[in-house]
Amino acid sequence: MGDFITLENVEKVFEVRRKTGFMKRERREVRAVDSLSFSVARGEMVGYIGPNGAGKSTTIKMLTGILTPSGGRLRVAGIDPSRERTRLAHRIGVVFGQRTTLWWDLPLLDSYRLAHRMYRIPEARYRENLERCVELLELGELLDVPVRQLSLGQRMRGDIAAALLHDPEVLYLDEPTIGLDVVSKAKVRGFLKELNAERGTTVLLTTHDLQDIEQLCSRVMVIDHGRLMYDGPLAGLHEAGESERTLVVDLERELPPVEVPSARVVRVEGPRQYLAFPAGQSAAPVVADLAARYPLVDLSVREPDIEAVIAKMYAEKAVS
Ligand SMILES: Nc1ncnc2c1ncn2[C@@H]1O[C@H](COP(=O)(O)OP(=O)(O)OP(=O)(O)O)[C@@H](O)[C@H]1O
Repeated sequence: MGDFITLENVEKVFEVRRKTGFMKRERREVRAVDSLSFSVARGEMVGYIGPNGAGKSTTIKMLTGILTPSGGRLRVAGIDPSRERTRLAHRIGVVFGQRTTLWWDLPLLDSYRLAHRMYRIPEARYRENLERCVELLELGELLDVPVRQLSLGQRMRGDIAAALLHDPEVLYLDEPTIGLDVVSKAKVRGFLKELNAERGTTVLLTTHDLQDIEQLCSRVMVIDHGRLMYDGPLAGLHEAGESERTLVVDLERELPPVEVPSARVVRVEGPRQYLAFPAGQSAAPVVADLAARYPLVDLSVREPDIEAVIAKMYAEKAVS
């Protein structure tokens, strides 16, 4: 087995020029990735998260060979991506949620045929993989539809299939569920789970949706300002960030802030009140206490979003 992806003190520095006046330009360095070290074993499913501009895409681009690191050592399946990009391309799959690799004006199937030829996938293997993707991602009805006519969720499933036809050993996913409805999200997540369980595909997943990580990844890495801030299980991240979930309570009428143990009111909007409680704790006792003492109409629980967890974690680090 062993490590499949390794980074040792990897750096990426961009030089940006900014116009500061007539004929005047200022040169500035942006350290997008800073002394980054981690490794991922074959078959692992890892969440790679962080705020906007943290360096996630830059890392993924270096892992695919699109960008060359400014320093450090990086290997994927024993290959140096920027030196042997084409050889590596046969072993990796990439899906960018915000962009498509499919041919916009052609029916979906034509993009797959092109991938078949481009990657020189043996006929039997291509057919088998296509059949499997079509079945599990429910693409049957869509194969003859031009990509531009597909909905976002359909297009995303189409893109995932395209990335998998050549049997990659590792799949990089950048925001694979962005903008998808609940049903499409569930389909994509279910498929990825199965892919990992059945084929042992290594998955590196970038997302702003905590539920993607919760449902798919046993390990999460948090990056901020190009540096690794956390590497461990998701539950540990909640503890590190002391994140909170929010219980949204609709009462029968406007009341003063409710009082229950282990939760505190953070906002009141007419008959609606928002209660914060630790994310690691069950909502059940808070709900039971409320129901016993107050006239409830409706309840819902909101998960903390990753940005908030990280922001809190970061603020605490800065203070300590
Ligand atoms: N080609 C480039 N030239 C100059 N600066 C760049 C370039 N690409 C990225 N950067 C800068 O590097 C930093 C990291 O960007 P990156 O796109 O990796 O972040 P990210 O974590 O993927 O963010 P997001 O969640 O917004 O996609 C940012 O400050 C960005 O402005």
